[in-house]
Amino acid sequence: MIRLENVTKTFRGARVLDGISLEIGLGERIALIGSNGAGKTTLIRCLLGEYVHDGLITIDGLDPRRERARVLGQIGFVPQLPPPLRMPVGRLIDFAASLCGTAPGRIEDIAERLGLHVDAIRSRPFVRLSGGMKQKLLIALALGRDARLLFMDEPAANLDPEARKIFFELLAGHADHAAMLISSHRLDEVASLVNRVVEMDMGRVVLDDALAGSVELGSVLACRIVLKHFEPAFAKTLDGWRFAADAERLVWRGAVAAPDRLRFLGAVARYAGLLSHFSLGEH
Ligand SMILES: Nc1ncnc2c1ncn2[C@@H]1O[C@H](COP(=O)(O)OP(=O)(O)OP(=O)(O)O)[C@@H](O)[C@H]1O
Repeated sequence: MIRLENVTKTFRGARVLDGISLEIGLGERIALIGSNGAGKTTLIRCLLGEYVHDGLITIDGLDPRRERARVLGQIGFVPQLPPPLRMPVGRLIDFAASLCGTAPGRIEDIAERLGLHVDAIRSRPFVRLSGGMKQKLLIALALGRDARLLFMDEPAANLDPEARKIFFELLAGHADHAAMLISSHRLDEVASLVNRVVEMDMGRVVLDDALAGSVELGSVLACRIVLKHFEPAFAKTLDGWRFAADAERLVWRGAVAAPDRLRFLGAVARYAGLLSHFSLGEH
């Protein structure tokens, strides 16, 4: 579906992509990881047809530079940095919907599911939304259409756990009939979302591996935690994950989206000394 052969990109003599060859098929969910400046965003921008480069890129046999409109018609893209658009939210949704042949209502439904109430912000310029609101709207614009390819640059970074859970469910709805490329600095942020990891360093692919034991995107794990004593900071963390406690605030129960489990375990690990019981598993 996506094919890169020996793709090289230089900016003013500096080689930013250095002979990248990759094949990506339908149903693949790839974590594109690597440190700052490794070339992840540049690679995605090449796939979007934004840069001239050496080597070959085809998406379903099409060259993204020469047949840009057709290629972009298949791609849902969530950028790392929200564009500084002054357009009011309502007009932006209508505009994006008409460009990619979808119904504005479909985009709005997804935004609502993520907890963004479009009616309340319809006339507000996009640029005036909070970071999390922008992220939710950009995700709704990318997922509210029939995209066969989803490119996402740190897509869930600004979302609260509840919105992340919905986001994973939405991705699950696209998993079988799309290929996804999810870029991140940290593998633990995206590990449970993907079934393949591609790591870049200084413009090269240094690791390309299938991930065993990848979880169902839409599944949810039940968690029960018993504390030795009450600790306000930990209670605040668990409140943030929408956990409920008993009257003494010692026994906590909640649900964790399976793709979020590493992130959750990371948050809990800081308080490991407080735990007298911890269980996390399928309902
Ligand atoms: N338009 C540009 N002009 C000049 N240099 C650029 C341009 N875009 C990116 N670069 C350079 O290319 C290198 C790779 O940048 P890129 O944004 O692709 O990395 P990245 O892996 O996405 O990093 P990050 O995780 O920090 O977003 C960096 O050294 C960057 O300075």
